[in-house]
Amino acid sequence: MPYIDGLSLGSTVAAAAVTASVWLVVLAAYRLFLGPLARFPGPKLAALTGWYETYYDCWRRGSYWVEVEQMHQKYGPIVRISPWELHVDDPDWNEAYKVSSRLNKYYWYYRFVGSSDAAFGTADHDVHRIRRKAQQTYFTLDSVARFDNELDRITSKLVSRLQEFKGTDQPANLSNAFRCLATDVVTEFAFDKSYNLLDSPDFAAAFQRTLRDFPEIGLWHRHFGLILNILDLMPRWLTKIINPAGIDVVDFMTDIGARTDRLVNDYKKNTDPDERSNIIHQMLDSTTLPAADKLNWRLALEMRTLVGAGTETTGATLTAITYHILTRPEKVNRLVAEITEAQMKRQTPLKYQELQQLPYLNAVVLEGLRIATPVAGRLPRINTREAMVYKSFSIPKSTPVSTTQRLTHFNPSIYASPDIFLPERWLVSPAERKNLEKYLQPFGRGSRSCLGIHLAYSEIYVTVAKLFGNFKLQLFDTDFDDIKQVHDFFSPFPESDKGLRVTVL
Ligand code: HEM
Repeated sequence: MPYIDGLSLGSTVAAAAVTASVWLVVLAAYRLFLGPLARFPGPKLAALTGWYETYYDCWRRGSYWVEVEQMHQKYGPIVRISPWELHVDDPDWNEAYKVSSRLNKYYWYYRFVGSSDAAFGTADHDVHRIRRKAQQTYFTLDSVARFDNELDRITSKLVSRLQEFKGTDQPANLSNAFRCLATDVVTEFAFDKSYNLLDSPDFAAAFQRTLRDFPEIGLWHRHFGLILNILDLMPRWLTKIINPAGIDVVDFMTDIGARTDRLVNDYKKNTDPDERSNIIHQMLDSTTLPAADKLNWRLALEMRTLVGAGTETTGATLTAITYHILTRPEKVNRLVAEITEAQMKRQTPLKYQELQQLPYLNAVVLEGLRIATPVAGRLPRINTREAMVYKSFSIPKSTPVSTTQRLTHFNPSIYASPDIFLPERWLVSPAERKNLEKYLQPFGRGSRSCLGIHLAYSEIYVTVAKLFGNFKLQLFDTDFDDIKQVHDFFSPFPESDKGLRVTVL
């Protein structure tokens, strides 16, 4: 029987197969030999197909970073890691982060957060500037200093929770405790209401475990799309059946929406600008943020992103610092002696600004940020206006180019014996120290760098000081494998989810 204008089904299929094959051959030839990225070094398979990256990201669970490291070892400082993207491993190359270049983020890569309408996930440079500006005055050093008392209250709660473990054989899971603390801090700071996760008897263990699944789901969403949208639409009852532990996370996210609505209503009732004690009001006050960006759903998206940005990062840093210090008794002694001496001179709790002045603590924090490198993901940027240059290579405009902080933080020519936690490396002459600081970039670079940097630093200093100033801790059934990066789910994740556990002596 004729199928299409006289052609049989068999010949239609054959014609389609020939067309597809020709198209694939042309595409392969373009990607490998003819396209503008063909001259960049790298494995041919990665240049040929995006499935190469998908395989490592999805099936090998966020392990493309290991491949990318190996590509650099084999092919040099600039490599083509996919048909579309280049990656640079050169600590001195900053072109992709120059503020004046007005670069975009790479939409495809960042869609893993499912929030391209929040400042963090916004691809376009100009739109991002407006969204960030509406928030940034809320995150200044002064603003964080005004938060001192709240920070003291929340960190003291961690201390009193850990007192419960003192002298018992029961281990405390500090990985979970730190993430509870970070969530309580960021929610209190940003929307004037702490979620009090530190009150949870087991430091919200099930909640934290479920929360840790999301970045991995995000990776699948990056590659296949729709996944986060489907989860978003899933009714609560269905989530309850599929993943009962997930319900707490759903409720948490829903509550952030409800909290946003409440704050928007308060704003409408109260027009006194001195009463602004949360970031929602700050954004509503903005004269540059367009009306569409002041809608409740978008403000809630910013809130959820803040919680996401401020929790895992700070939690991972505190976990790394505590683990590494506890494996070296001489470092514990030195840190405790410095904190105790400073505290004895003061009747009230030491504040962030004072703690920053303690040389060893300061070195511990910097080294902790280096070795934790709490943002594991590469940070791709796109210059749509002109070509970027790397040495003899001209990078065609609109090409995504990324770098990975970990490669710089573990570069042995900058940080000798990079795998060793060595706060002492920071206690050197001012000139040497300046050089080390120049390459320490845990908070990112350029116009997209971390908005919460002062809040993060204050949390880390105050928590470490209180932890080691108040307790003698001992690692419990925890070794380096329990904290070391195996997966790049944008945040670094270890293989196991056991976490850092300690007994409180
Ligand atoms: C140790 C703790 C932290 C580290 C290492 C860290 C690191 C980073 C990095 C590297 C970026 C840039 C990511 C990119 O280029 O795609 C970033 C962005 C961001 N971080 Fe943090 N962060 C930390 C804590 C926080 C905290 C406590 C908050 C506060 C709520 C926060 C809020 C943000 C926001 C809003 C952005 C997006 C900024 C923008 O796009 O304009 N971060 N962070």
